[in-house]
Amino acid sequence: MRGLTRTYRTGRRRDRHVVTANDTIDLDVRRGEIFGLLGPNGAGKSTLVRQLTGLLRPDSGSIDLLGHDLVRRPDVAARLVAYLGQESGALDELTVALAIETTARLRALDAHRARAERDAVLDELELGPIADRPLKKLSGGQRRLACVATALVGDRPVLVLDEPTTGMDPVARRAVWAAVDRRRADSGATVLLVTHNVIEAETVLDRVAVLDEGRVIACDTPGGLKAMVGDEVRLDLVWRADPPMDDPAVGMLARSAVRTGRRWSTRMEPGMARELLASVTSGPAFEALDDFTLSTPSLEDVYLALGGRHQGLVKG
Ligand SMILES: Nc1ncnc2c1ncn2[C@@H]1O[C@H](COP(=O)(O)OP(=O)(O)OP(=O)(O)O)[C@@H](O)[C@H]1O
Repeated sequence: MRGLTRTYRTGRRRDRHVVTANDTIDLDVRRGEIFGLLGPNGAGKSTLVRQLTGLLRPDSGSIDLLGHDLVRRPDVAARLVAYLGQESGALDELTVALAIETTARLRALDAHRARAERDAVLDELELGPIADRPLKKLSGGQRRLACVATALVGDRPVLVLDEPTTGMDPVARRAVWAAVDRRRADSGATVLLVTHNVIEAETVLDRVAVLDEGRVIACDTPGGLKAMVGDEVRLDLVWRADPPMDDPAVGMLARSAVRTGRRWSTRMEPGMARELLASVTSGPAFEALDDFTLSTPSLEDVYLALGGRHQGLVKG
């Protein structure tokens, strides 16, 4: 995509204002790669993927999808892209098995193949036990998994998945990532993934673009992005009780840490981190400490180091 710009107009008359959701975005996603879009709420990720699925028209710019001009022919996306949006909507009344089979039929599979693919994906995602239940009567995570299953049938060359694993337990998440990876390995599918889960993103993505306020602020492999943060490490302390602020190490950390509930997170150079951790764990502060970790930077640190507005990428 080149120069992709999309605005929304909201409000009426005097209150009317324009939100620039995507601002001259240039990105190349290679065939067969698992490409991630990462960014805080409202960064413009869903707006971007909805244009790539032909559901939303850009104000300006171009999109080339496997050689097709998607701005001129948005209908082409319906044949090439399997899109998993944030909501299940239209499928809610159907049972899991029927939702999958119907999607397969809509993707032009004959009845026999649609049933075979349905059974294979039910098995692959371990959905057998809930196959006969309507989507609307499932838990959030189960419903999401069923929707992923519908996205996977029909062998589409491009999968666009908007936060596919939201609400899922770890077993279901692993099954999803394994299934996505299999599509890429077996049929060379290209996968575009919107995610807030930085830990998952690091393990599954080939490359990732970080979006902030409608713009791409970085694009590289997860390793390449992390190298941008330099050799800083991250020190996380989780307190079970109020930490002793008169402890010099605690006082120093208190000034620089990002606090999330009982967790304090700080990035610093490795020698300093080791020293502070040794001091905190050998002094009186240790009694108040529940857990501590010293780790290499995550993609979340990358985002913060790049100057993103928000405190983190993970949804609250
Ligand atoms: N239909 C709409 N009408 C008006 N403004 C919109 C509309 N959809 C999105 N926006 C605005 O456009 C911006 C980008 O929204 P978008 O949904 O693309 O972000 P996102 O990165 O997908 O966010 P999230 O992580 O919360 O899903 C936000 O400021 C949002 O409020």
